Amino acid sequence: MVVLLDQTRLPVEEAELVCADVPALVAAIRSLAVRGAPVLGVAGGYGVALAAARRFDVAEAAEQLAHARPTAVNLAYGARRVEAAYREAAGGGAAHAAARALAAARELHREDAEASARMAGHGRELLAGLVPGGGLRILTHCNTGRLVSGGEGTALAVVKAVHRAGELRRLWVGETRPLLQGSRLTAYEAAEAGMAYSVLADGAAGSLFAAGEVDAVLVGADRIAADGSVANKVGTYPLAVLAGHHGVPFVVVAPVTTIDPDTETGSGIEVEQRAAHEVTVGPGPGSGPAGAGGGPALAPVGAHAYNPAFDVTPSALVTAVVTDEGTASPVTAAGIAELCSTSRKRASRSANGMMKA
Ligand SMILES: CSC[C@@H](O)[C@@H](O)C(=O)COP(=O)(O)O
Repeated sequence: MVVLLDQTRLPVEEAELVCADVPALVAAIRSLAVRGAPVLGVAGGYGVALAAARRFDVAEAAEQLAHARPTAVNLAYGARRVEAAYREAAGGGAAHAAARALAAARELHREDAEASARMAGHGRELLAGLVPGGGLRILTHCNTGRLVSGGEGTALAVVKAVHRAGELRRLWVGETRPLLQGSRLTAYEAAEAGMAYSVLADGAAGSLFAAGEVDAVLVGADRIAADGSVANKVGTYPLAVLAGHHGVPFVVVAPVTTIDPDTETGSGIEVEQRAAHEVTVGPGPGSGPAGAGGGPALAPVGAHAYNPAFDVTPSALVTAVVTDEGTASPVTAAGIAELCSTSRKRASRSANGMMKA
C-alpha cells in the first residue's frame, strides 16, 4: 500500500491516507490529498511499484497514474520511469521485476530529496546576488515545501535555507485560492520552521508590492516549456506581472525533471480545469477537507465558475529558473536546453559509475 499524509486535512489535522490500490492513489492525486509537482512524481512511482507488487497490470497502472492530472510533468515522469525499470527486469520473473520497480521508486524518492538540497543551495546563492543586504522579504504562492518533496521542496526549500542563515525578514504567503495551499500548507510549514510570516489574500499582493514590501518572489513550477514559460498554480502569472512592474526579481525554483523539452512553448502546456464547486462552495465545517465542498455557499446556487488549476507565465517575466542542475538567468530557450543537457550528462556519468562498480 502507499501511505500518504492527507494534505486536504491540513492544517486542522495530520491524518494518514492509506491507498491500497492504484485507483485509490489516482483518487488521492485528483483530490489533492497528495499534490505538488515533485511528490506527484514520487507518488506515481510508488503507485506503479504497488501495482507490480500486487501483480496488477503495470502498464495500465502507469497509464492511469500518468494521466491522473495533466499539467505536472513529474507525475508522468515518475510513473513511466518505474514502469521502465519493471519492464527491463521482467525477464527475471514477476517477483524480481516488482522488487526492481520498488527500488526504482525509492531511488526517485531519494533523488528528489537530493535535488531539493541542491536547489536550496543554488537559490540562496542567487538571492545573495540579486538583493543586496540581508533581511529578505520573500513573497511565495501555493505550497512548495516538504509536503511536495522527498526533501525540503523547491521554492520553500530556498526560503528555509535563507531563514536558517538568519537572512529572512518575512515570508509573505499568498493564500492561493481556491484551495488555499498557501494559507493551509505553506503557513503550516513556515510556522513549523519558526519563520516570521504573514498570510495575505491573493488580491492583496498588488498593494504589498506598491508599498515596497517585497524583495523577491519565489515560486515553484508544474511544467517548464522549452522556451522557459512556466506553468504553476493559478495566480502565479499576476504575481509575475506585478513583480515586473515593480522591478522585483521573480524566481522559479524547480527540479530539472519539471522541464519538458517536448513542449516547445507555454501555449502547448495543458492546463487542468477543475470543478466549479472548488470556487463556489467553501470547505466543509470544522475539519472538512479542502476542496470537498460541503461548506457555505460562496456564490449563488448553480453559478458557473472559471477554475483553471494553473496559469502560464512567459519567460520574459521570469528573472531566473533555479534547478538542481544550476540556474538559467536570463531565462532563454538556450539556457533551459543547457540545464537539460547538464542533467543528461550527470545521469550518464552516474550510470557509467554504476556499471563500473
Ligand atoms: C514544488 S511544487 C510546484 C508546484 O507543483 C506548485 O506550486 C503547484 O502549483 C501545485 O499545484 P497543486 O494543484 O496544489 O498540485
